[in-house]
Amino acid sequence: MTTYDLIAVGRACIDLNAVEYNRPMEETETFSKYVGGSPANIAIGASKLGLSCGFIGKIPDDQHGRFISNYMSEVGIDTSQMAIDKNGHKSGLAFTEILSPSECSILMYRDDVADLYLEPSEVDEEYIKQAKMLVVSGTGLAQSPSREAVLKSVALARKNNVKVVFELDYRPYTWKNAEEVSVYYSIVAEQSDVVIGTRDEFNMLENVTEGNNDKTVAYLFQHEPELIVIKHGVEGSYAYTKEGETFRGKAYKSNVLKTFGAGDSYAAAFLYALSKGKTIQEALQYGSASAAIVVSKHSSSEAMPTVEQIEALMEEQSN
Ligand SMILES: Nc1ncnc2c1ncn2[C@@H]1O[C@H](COP(=O)(O)OP(=O)(O)OP(=O)(O)O)[C@@H](O)[C@H]1O
Ligand SMILES: O=C(O)C[C@@H](O)[C@H](O)C(=O)CO
Repeated sequence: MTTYDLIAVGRACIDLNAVEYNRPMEETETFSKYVGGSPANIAIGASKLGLSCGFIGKIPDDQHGRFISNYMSEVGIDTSQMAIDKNGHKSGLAFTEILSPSECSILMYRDDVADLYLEPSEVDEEYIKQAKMLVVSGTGLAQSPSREAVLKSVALARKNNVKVVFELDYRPYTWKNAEEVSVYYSIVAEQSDVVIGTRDEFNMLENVTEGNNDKTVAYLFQHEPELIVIKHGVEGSYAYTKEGETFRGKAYKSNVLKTFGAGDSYAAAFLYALSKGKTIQEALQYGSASAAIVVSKHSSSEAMPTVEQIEALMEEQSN
């Protein structure tokens, strides 16, 4: 019996977003606290859209850890499989700088973070069995023991016919070198049913500087993937199926406040639409509309839209 539409595995952390935006971080004195971390954002977005969601991760045994777990529970995510770190590891912190609507950066504090200490023994087959899809984020593969925990979750999902969705989520600071990224990304991408990433992230997977979508899909369709989504920022995104179809998702117009959060909100709504039996073309529109809403707001997680807000934007910009 499936209990969860989606279980995400990986990091749940803290975002500290500049309150005084359109200025350098050096001059920013106030930050607002939100739950962050790409897979947590995706689970939060999907839960707000009405999917039943669970999360596998590790949080610190402190105020930040409790804030993360409480917020995720409040939005309806099952947090029973969020292990509590007992060895003093802390939550990752992401300070965001909003210099202008198109120039944003993230200053990360991720040394020895709790999420990368998730142990394989903390990944439970009985839990994964209850999901329709497992969403794996690339950053969880950056270091052991989280790397082995993520690989175990993928193996258990495959064994139990749970669809594996790999969100490449490449964040340079946790990796040692490009070769290592490519090795682990390839292992997981080849075993996933759906792979989602930006063009640059697929370049990291393939260990090339200038890849192209045709080559990427030709390579991955020799393996498990049935659906590959390649995002190109404001230029939109493409979805490719193993049967040879290509779909294009156009970005929606938005009153952009900042760029980050786009990818996570896109993934949440894209996966929501697929779970509800929408077509791939419609799923691209849900993802793009959701991203257009989140880039117009201050946070990534708290700003995740409802189905009504997404559909209203799709309707408003339908021509
Ligand atoms: N400025 C924007 N205005 C409207 N839509 C946008 C904008 N930027 C991105 N999007 C939408 O979000 C989708 C994903 O964006 P992008 O390719 O930048 O992903 P990403 O790099 O994973 O995002 P993130 O910045 O969160 O890491 C795009 O395909 C597009 O539909
Ligand atoms: O993924 C992170 O660790 C940072 C995020 O929480 C942040 O909100 C973001 O960059 C989303 O894309």
